[in-house]
Amino acid sequence: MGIKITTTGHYLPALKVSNDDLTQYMDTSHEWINKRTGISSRHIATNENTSDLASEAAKRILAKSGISAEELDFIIVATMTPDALSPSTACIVQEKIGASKAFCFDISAACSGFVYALSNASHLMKSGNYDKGLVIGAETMSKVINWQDRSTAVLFGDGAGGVLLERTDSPEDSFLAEDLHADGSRHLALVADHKNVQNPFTEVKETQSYYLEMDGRGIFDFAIRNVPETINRIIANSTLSKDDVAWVVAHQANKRLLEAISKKSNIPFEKFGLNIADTGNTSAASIPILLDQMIESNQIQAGENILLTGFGGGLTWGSLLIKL
Ligand SMILES: O=C(O)C1CCN(c2ccc(-c3cc(CO)ccc3Cl)cn2)CC1
Repeated sequence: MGIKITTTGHYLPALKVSNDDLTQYMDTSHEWINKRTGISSRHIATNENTSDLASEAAKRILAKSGISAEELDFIIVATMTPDALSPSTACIVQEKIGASKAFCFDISAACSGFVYALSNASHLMKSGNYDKGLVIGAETMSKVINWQDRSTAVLFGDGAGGVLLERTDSPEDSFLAEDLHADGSRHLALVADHKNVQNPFTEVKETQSYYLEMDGRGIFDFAIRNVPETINRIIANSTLSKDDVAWVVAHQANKRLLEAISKKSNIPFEKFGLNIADTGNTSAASIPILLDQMIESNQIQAGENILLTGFGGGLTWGSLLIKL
């Protein structure tokens, strides 16, 4: 009885904001943004929160799969921009889609969140206790960005994507290998919505910055070093060779970075899925959005070996080798 990724889906908010649109709000240019990042536009939520984006992606996955929400055993949402500290965004999604049987929780691993969540879901399924589960990556990065800070405001976008896991009668399994890591010693490299303890018993502290703060150079250099390592390690720990990997579906943080990772990992750039031009960096949502777009456009074919790799705040990074 194999655990298969049977269905994918994604959702992007209707509003598309181009680089030129941003020049109305900050001192930047399409040329600077596009040359340095590969981004041309991004989708920005105006009247939807993370749970709304996640629910729309979930509804699209269920509609494609033909299974009903009531059949779901669990819902996991990977996000660094939850609607609230409590309840989890996954619980709000449960209510919005009517998955009354599902247990629900969020995973916080920034841009590695979807890979962390999908790994955890595969082990839940391998326990034998569950037959159907949704894993969603969803972000409203636009609510944690400082729109006065052009160094970060131009990089991020909003969106959601996900997959349905099902136990099938075939012995074939979608999960071939995994490789997950974190380096908490560098947790300050990317911080969003940090909250100090403040109560009648604490001395008054200066007001905290709510906005996303990022050591861009530091994260960029970390990714160039650590992502090729996880790609090489996961392939070495599998029965596959690099030639057996049909596609690399990597976190869409920066096009120049992906070109550098392609060179260092000796995997042709043609094998790297790429949609950052139209989405920007959607953190935990980037991998499932791209995965669904590549399947829907028939770039990815059934039976191919796909390498998913995420990296970002925490610092966290990790890869999964899957067969669809
Ligand atoms: O001046 C330039 O060229 C700038 C230099 C800084 N840049 C960066 C820096 C870091 C990231 C990034 C972010 C995350 C969080 O999801 C994860 C992984 C990465 Cl590598 C993306 N862009 C943009 C171009």
